[in-house]
Amino acid sequence: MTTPVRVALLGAGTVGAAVARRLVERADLYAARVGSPLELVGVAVRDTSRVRDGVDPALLVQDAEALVDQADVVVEVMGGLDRARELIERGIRNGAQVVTANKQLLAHHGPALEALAAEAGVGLDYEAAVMAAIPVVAVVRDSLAGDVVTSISGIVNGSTNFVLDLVARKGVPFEEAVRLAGELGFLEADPTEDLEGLDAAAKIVLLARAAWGAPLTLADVQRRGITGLTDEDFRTASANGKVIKLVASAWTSGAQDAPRVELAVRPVALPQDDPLAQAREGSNVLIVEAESAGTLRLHGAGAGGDETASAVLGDLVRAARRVTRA
Ligand SMILES: NC(=O)C1=CN([C@@H]2O[C@H](COP(=O)(O)OP(=O)(O)OC[C@H]3O[C@@H](n4cnc5c(N)ncnc54)[C@H](OP(=O)(O)O)[C@@H]3O)[C@@H](O)[C@H]2O)C=CC1
Ligand SMILES: N[C@@H](CC=O)C(=O)O
Repeated sequence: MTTPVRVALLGAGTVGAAVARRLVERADLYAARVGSPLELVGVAVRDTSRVRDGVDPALLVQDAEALVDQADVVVEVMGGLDRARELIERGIRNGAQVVTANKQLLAHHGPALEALAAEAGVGLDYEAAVMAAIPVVAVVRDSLAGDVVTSISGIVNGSTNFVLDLVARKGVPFEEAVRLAGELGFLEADPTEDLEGLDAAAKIVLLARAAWGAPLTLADVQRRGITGLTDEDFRTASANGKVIKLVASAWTSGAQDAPRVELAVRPVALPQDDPLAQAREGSNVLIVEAESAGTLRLHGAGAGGDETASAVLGDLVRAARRVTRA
């Protein structure tokens, strides 16, 4: 076997702990797929004294800089903006490949980070940042690179879908449904990002950038979350045979050679048989319309530790292959 690929994991919460566990359980599988073993050299957290199920306590460190400096691949699943950005930039400047699930960081600083990565000749992969387990970034950016995407719409936030679904179908009180979404690891560290539509806004920005290459920011999104919904809204929707979903949309308008991209996140009352209304609990659905491909529909788990780890680990395997082939 060749030299191990050294992996630094930043974060051991819902997603990071799942990634760490799978790296142990599937060590042989990943070694075969990469052509070299993946060596988890450490896991940066804030509190090294806390036991994390399935994560070797000896790997937990607070000195994230020292950890990043040892890595061939940096996997950032800690969330937040400034600290995550510093550490990712450090990794890139060191020549490490970077994998991140951090959609807010990418929505705010993605173009600058991608430019830095391109300059350093390393990859910056982020499939897990948009719709967790569902491979949508690769589909929109790469698989459809020979087509013309005309619109994207979907349920792109798992926790709000879980809340809306439980309220509508099971009569669970709104606050109780939010609490349950937190217990399942669906909510962001700051749940208002989910409930006010900021998480969905970041995801639609990333998808629209991937589809149209346009310099879009969070400020371009017309955004409304679900906290303003009332019992009356749910009763009216139900009486009319509808279901309320938080829908994220991106579409083009204006001249074909210089299209303007419009972005929105808002609660919409959909007919029960609408494809977006089919998303249950923490699942997500994305509908992509493209000139030649027609209508594509992607459906699956939009949040959760193991589900998100699936996408992170896919990016990690790809990043590690780049290391071994360099
Ligand atoms: N949960 C999900 O379903 C999904 C999450 N994501 C994204 O993945 C990322 C992680 O999410 P999730 O696992 O849910 O978050 P958690 O809050 O569960 O975990 C965050 C982890 O990062 C560590 N951490 C946070 N800040 C620092 C810091 N300044 N220095 C060192 N360690 C730090 C925490 O340490 P400690 O444990 O000691 O507090 C914790 O281990 C976020 O960007 C999120 O948006 C993406 C898709 C789905
Ligand atoms: N908080 C997010 C987690 C996955 O991205 C969500 O609810 O979708």
